[in-house]
Amino acid sequence: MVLCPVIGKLQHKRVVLASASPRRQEILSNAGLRFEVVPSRFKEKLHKASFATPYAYAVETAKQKALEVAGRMHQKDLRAPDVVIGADTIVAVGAMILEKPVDKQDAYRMLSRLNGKEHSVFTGVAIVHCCSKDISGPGRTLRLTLSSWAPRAHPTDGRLDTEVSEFYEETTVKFSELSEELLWEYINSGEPMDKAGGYGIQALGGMLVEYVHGDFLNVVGFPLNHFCKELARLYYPPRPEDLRRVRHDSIPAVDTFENLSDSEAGGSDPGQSAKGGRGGEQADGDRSQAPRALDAALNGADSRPPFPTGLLELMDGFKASKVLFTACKLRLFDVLKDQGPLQAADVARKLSTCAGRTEQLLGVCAALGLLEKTRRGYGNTEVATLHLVSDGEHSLQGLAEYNDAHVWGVFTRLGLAVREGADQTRGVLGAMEEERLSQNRELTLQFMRAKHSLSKLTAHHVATAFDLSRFASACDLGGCTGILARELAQEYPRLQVTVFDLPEVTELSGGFQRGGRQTERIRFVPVRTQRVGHYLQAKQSVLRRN
Ligand SMILES: Cc1cn([C@@H]2O[C@H](COP(=O)(O)OP(=O)(O)OP(=O)(O)O)[C@@H](O)[C@H]2O)c(=O)[nH]c1=O
Repeated sequence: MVLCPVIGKLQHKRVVLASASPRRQEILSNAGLRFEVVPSRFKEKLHKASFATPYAYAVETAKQKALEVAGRMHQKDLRAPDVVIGADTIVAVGAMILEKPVDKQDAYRMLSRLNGKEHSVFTGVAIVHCCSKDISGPGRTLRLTLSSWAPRAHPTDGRLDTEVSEFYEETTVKFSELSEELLWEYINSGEPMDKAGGYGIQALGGMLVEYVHGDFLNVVGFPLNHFCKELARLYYPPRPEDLRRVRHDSIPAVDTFENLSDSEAGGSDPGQSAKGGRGGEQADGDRSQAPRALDAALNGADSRPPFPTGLLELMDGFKASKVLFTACKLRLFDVLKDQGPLQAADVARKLSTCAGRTEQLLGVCAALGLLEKTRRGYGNTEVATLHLVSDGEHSLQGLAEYNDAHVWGVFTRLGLAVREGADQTRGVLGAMEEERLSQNRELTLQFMRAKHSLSKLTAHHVATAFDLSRFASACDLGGCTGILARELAQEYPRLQVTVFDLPEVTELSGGFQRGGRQTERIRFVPVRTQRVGHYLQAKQSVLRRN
């Protein structure tokens, strides 16, 4: 393979593409890769909210797809393929992730969200090397630079070892302003249904797109260029001198893959590179003819540091939190739920706020994925409808209010806490707060609502994280409204659960109960104390007595 020796590195390996996507198959076979197709059975239902970024979700899904196929093939033949490739493409509007639409209405919702705006397309890719005698034979060392290691099992004793390299690529796509008529015509063509975000840029969907920044094939479903760079990184680790020589302006286009030397002319064993850097003496001779900067850059050795996206998000994270808290406090999401979509001026009128500033707030909420902007105005996104509307079943409004009113203040005193060692959390959870809670019923309720809304999301996961079925009793210290207790009682039919908390909390906990048979096995025990330390001691002694 002249154009791309890195693809040639896979030539003598059994490569499996763990994907049913015809686009991925076409992209990879056009690139000269020979592979089998074994679609993954991994259900794309990872909990999106538990990922810090949309691309982390795509990468994990890609990895699970590939590992599922590797595991299944290993079980079936007792021999996994050498390499399994998994990929997952998602469309992200702010923090919201769009996958394939489930029906035409869903496609319409997605396309309306993308209409007239920029969005990101992320494809996560996982390259899984399955450990077999082919790779780790005598005298050969596996020399892969792998970004993660997922120990599985060993082939000789019926287990399977896998090494996973994973990455993602982002492309920005902007849609034109599209009429309803055009959207429906496009939906009725049937094209959106098997495509992330509800469109296919490579076909009719190309007409919706105003511009693309980044790798086009990444949008179609597979970032071929990044994949080749990743293979180069795995099979030709850069030498230190290459790293030093690389220049900022030397990032090559994809056709410079031919500058990579390949002493084996299509050889496939990464172990070969163990001797004499990337292919030994002869290869080095060839390489001296080739521009090393290009070679090194191709291997990801650009001397510029990687863009610190995560760090910048941390720098500005507090602003995003405050925007969210402010919108919740103003009941913006409630207004939009009942009366949206609304133009900015109408929102300002309904909230009695400054029109200009409200428009800015709405814009930032849209950028954060909390609102969506269409020609008809601003409306709640799914995540806002689910979690930010105050009367919703899964509302986190209480948590937002409490964090804004109390926790925010404590964190502004973090520097003081570190310098002086004083316990700044006292103001929220400690003795002072305890006193205030006992004096102020509304404050207690606010605290309980915050804990309740969060626990509703987490309790089931906590209750099922371990198998507690051998226990007859459990207690939740500071169990507040008893959400975890309820979940435990529901999960384990013979479990008796005791919830300890402050008297003013247990007194109000009744207002949060929903009834049901499991309630009979839950008991609330008030514990009076003035200080958190004493409180915990009291709870421990109650525990010991029980
Ligand atoms: C934005 C866009 C996406 N797609 C296709 O959308 C599917 C994403 O879904 P996935 O879950 O990543 O893959 P899949 O098709 O379900 O296959 P699998 O890998 O088996 O999960 C893939 O097909 C992609 O090509 C296009 O064809 N064109 C585009 O412009």
